[in-house]
Amino acid sequence: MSDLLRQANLVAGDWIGADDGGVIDVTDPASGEVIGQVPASGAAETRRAIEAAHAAFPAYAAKTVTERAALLRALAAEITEHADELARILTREQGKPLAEARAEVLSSAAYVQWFAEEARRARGEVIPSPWPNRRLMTTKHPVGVVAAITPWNFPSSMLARKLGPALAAGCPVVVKPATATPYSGIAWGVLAERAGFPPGVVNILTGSAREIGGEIMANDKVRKVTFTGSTEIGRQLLRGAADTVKKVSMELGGNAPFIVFDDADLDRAVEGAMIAKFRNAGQTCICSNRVYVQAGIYDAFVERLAERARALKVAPGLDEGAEQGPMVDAPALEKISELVQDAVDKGGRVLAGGAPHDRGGLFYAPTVIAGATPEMRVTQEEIFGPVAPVYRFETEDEVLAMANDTIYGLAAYAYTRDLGRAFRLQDGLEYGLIGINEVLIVTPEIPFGGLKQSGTGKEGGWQGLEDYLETRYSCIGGM
Ligand SMILES: NC(=O)c1ccc[n+]([C@@H]2O[C@H](COP(=O)([O-])OP(=O)(O)OC[C@H]3O[C@@H](n4cnc5c(N)ncnc54)[C@H](O)[C@@H]3O)[C@@H](O)[C@H]2O)c1
Ligand SMILES: O=C[C@H](O)CS(=O)(=O)O
Repeated sequence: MSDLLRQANLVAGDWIGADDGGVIDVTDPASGEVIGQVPASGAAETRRAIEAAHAAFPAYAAKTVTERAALLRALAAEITEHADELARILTREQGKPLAEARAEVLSSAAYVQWFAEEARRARGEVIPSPWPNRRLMTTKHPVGVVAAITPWNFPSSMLARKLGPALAAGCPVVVKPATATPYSGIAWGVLAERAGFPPGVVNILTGSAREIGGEIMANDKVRKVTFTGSTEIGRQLLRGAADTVKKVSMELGGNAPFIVFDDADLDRAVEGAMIAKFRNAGQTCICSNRVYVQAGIYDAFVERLAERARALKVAPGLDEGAEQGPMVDAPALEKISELVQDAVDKGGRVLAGGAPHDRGGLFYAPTVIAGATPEMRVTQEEIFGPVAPVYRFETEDEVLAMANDTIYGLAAYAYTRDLGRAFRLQDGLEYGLIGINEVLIVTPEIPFGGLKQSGTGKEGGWQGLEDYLETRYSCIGGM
């Protein structure tokens, strides 16, 4: 077994089990096999982790930006050096194809490298004084102990987008990875130690989300919570943060429209739809959830999309050439089946898939449904699975109104060769991330984050570091 596959939590520089010895099974969603156990830690272990982070904060914050940047570069190097091992761990616990897992791990290293560089750009300012003999200035300071709670669908890169800026800013971190995919986060603890981060700066806890989360939200020593997950849980944490006025970053659910106009490059649009829909078996926050196709190109598009969906290789992620893995667990598979049945009951026509895959287990067949309508559950609910409902539209105004008719505002995509329309969509689509003729649009250089009920805060870009810093103003007189 890989040394990175630890069955322990990292608290104050020690690898520990749960105080009561409790453990949680971790299963491989492709086979249902138990691949290991992790501690079922709770409030007491969480309190110790927060105390350790709090104790480590002054010395870590006192490190120079070049010292912190060097530690982050060392961590990025460790991740890159162990990319294959980390990818296999990720695929075993989450199920995605190995190629996608490796891409996620390398993206994680890129985010850490980005924030190693950003660490040296946290600048205050001198403000021109309206009064004589006074100097007005701002300075930047780390917010303090950060709690990071991450989802199961990208267990490595979602952590990178939190650990990177937090450690760059000078903040120690208490991490709670998703219960279904704990090993990627634990492996980060091993690599952070090897990179040289002092004890207590990086703490990794697994166990009851409610117990660990409860301590995190109630403990005043935690000054910021950065959460990636569902909008429902995000709402709960936002309410909890109010009691101790914590800073928050919320990366929440999505419901991305994917719009194809008559003038689009059809090949490019079909290719983009395949990636935007079926990456990670549709289990990404920025997956296209609703596919809107203009009437003139509708029949050609749905046929081409269905043909491509039927051809996808559905297999365990470690299999050579696997293109779509399993759903993460049985409830997820159940929900997908319910959403498809609802669409069919409301008049949808299944052109590809439409049922669990012949492989059985947690595999669902890549699905394309024509004749989708606003009354279907898939229109307002985050599908989070390999199902593409395709809606027909006539005009630009009509599709813009439909595209924006959701509580979410994370990602949106459109295919058109009309430049004026592209600018109108850039202004008209109420989404934090917009791809025009492109779907692979995420990189460390950009501010990733949603509008409306898809969250608050940005991860990546120069904005990413700001969320972990506080600005203090000083006025110096008597000169
Ligand atoms: N916006 C983004 O960047 C982004 C990225 C990835 C996933 N997501 C969203 O995440 C969701 C899928 O991930 P998920 O199923 O892990 O989401 P989830 O909300 O069920 O869980 C997310 C994390 O929160 C923890 N959690 C659950 N209840 C908690 C509580 N009461 N207190 C503290 N922690 C708690 C879970 O254990 C997990 O670690 C989807 O909605 C997806 O859109 C968003
Ligand atoms: O699930 C959400 C992730 O943010 C997808 S991506 O890594 O940004 O493409």
